[in-house]
Amino acid sequence: MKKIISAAQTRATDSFTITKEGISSIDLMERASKRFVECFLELYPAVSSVCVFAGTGNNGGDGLAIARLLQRNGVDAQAYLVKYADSLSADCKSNFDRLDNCVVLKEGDHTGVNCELIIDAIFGSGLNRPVEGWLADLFDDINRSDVPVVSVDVPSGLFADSSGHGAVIRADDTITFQRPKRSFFVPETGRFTGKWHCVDIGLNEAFIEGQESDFYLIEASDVGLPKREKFSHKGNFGKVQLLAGSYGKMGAAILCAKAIMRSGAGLLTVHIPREGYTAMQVSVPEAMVTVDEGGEFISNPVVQSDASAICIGPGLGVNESTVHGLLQFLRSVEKPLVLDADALNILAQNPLLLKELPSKTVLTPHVGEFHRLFGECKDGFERLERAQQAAKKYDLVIVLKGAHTAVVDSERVVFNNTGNAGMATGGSGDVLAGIITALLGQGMAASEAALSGVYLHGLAGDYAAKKVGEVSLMASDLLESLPYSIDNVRKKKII
Ligand SMILES: NC(=O)C1=CN([C@@H]2O[C@H](COP(=O)(O)OP(=O)(O)OC[C@H]3O[C@@H](n4cnc5c(N)ncnc54)[C@H](OP(=O)(O)O)[C@@H]3O)[C@@H](O)[C@H]2O)[C@H](O)CC1
Ligand SMILES: [K+]
Repeated sequence: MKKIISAAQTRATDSFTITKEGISSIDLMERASKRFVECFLELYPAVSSVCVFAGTGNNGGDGLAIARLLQRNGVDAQAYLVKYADSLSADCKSNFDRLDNCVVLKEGDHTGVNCELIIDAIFGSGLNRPVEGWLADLFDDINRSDVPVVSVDVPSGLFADSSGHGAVIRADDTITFQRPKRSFFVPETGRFTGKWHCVDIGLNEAFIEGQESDFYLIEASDVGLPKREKFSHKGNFGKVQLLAGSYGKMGAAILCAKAIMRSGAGLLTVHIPREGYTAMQVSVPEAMVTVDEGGEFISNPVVQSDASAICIGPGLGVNESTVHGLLQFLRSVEKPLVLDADALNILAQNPLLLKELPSKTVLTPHVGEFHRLFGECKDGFERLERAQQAAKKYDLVIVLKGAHTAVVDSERVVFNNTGNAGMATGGSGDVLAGIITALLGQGMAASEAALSGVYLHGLAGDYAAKKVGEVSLMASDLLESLPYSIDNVRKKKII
C-alpha cells in the first residue's frame, strides 16, 4: 500500500532526500525530468514536435530540462518560458541557461501553437492561489488547442490537496512524480489529469512512510486471497447467504450470486422472492435457493444461522413489506455483513439503525446513496471526510464507489486505481458486492475483503475493456473476466 502525501510533505521529502542522499536539487530535477521523458516516450513514441510551456518555478525548471532531453532524443521541442514572476528559481534558471532557444512569454504576448503535442510545466505542487488574469487566458488557449496535452507532475492550476481552483490545464495525460496527488482521486479535481502515470524519482521512501497521512493507494501486492489447500473441501470456503431481487430486478440478484461463486465461496444460499425462483435456478445452478413468502418482493428476510457472511440489497426494491422485513433483519443480524443498493436506501430512511449494525459492516454506496445516508457534501474532499467520520462513529467499512473507489474504515482512506469508465454500467455494483461478500465469507477481515474486492473488480473491468471496449462493456463481461483477474493476482501476474 502506498502512502499518499501532501504537497508540503513532498517538499519536506524533497529536502530530506537532498540532505540525506547527498544529491543536489538540480540533479534531482534532472532525474525527475529523465523519468518524465522515459514515460512520455513510451506513451507517445512517434511524436516528432512538441511545445513545452514552462513556468518560472521548479515545475518550469523540469519543463525546460524535459525540452532539452527531448531534443536530445530527436524530438523538435520548442520551449516557451511563461514569465509570470520577475525572477526564476535557481534550478529553473540553470535549465533556462542550458537551452539554446527559449521563447519568453509575458503578459500580452500571444503564441500560436504549431506542434503535435503540448507539455505543460507552468505550475506544479507550488501553486498557492487560483490562476487568473493573462495566465488564465493562456491556459484557455492551451485547453482549446486540438493537440494532446501532457502535464508535468500536476495539471497547472490544480491544487494537489484541495478543491477550489481558478483556471486549470485540462491534460490528456499527467506524468506525476513519486506519488499521485490526493486531488487526482476526487471527481471535481481528478477530471483535469486525464490518465495519470506515476514515475519513481528516487525520493526517500522511508521518509515518506514516516509522514502522517490517512490516505493510501492500493497495490496488487495488498490483495489477499484465501488459500486453497489440496485437501480442502467446500466447507472450508464459507457459507454465504445472499438476500436479493424483486420483480423486474432479478438480474441484480443473479449477477451478485454469480460473482459470489466466481470469487471462491464454498456454498451459496440465495433468498429471493417466489417469482424469481426459476430464473435463479436456471442462471446459477451452483446456488441453493430459499424462497420468500413474498411473490414479487422479499418480505421476510431471515438470517441463515450458519452463514459465514451475508449480503443484502441488490435488486431488493423498496416495497413497504421489504422495508419492514429489512429493518427486523438488521436488528437481529450478528454476522459479517455487506449492505448494498436498496438496503442502503432503506437504511438512509432509518439512520438510527446505523449504530445497531454489526461491527465492521461493509456499506457499498455510490455517491447518490452516500449522500442519502450521510447528507449532501459540497465536493469529493468533504465526502471523504464525512465517510471517515461515519466509519469511525459507527465502526463501518465504507466502500465509496466511483472512478477511484475509496475504501474507508476507522483508520484510513485507501484509493483504488484499477477499473475504467466502461464499468459505469448497470449491474457493475452487484458484481462488486458479490466479490466482497465471498471474500468476507472465506474469513477475510472486512477492510481487507473490501480492498481486495474493489481491486479485483476493477482489474476484471480492465480485462473486459480490452476485450469488448469501454462502451460495450456490461456487468456480465465483468463476471467473465473475473477468473483471470483473480488468477493473475494469485499468481502475481498483473498485466
Ligand atoms: N519533490 C519533488 O517531487 C520534486 C519536484 N520538482 C518539481 O518542482 C515542482 C514544485 O516547484 P515549486 O517551485 O515549489 O512550485 P511551482 O513551480 O509549482 O510554482 C512556482 C511559484 O509560482 C508562484 N505561484 C503559485 N501560484 C501562483 C498563481 N496562481 N499565479 C502566479 N504565481 C503563482 C509561487 O510563488 P509566489 O512567490 O508567487 O508565491 C510558486 O512558488 C513540482 O511540481 C515538480 O514539478 C523537482 O523538479 C524534482 C523534485
Ligand atoms: K504542470
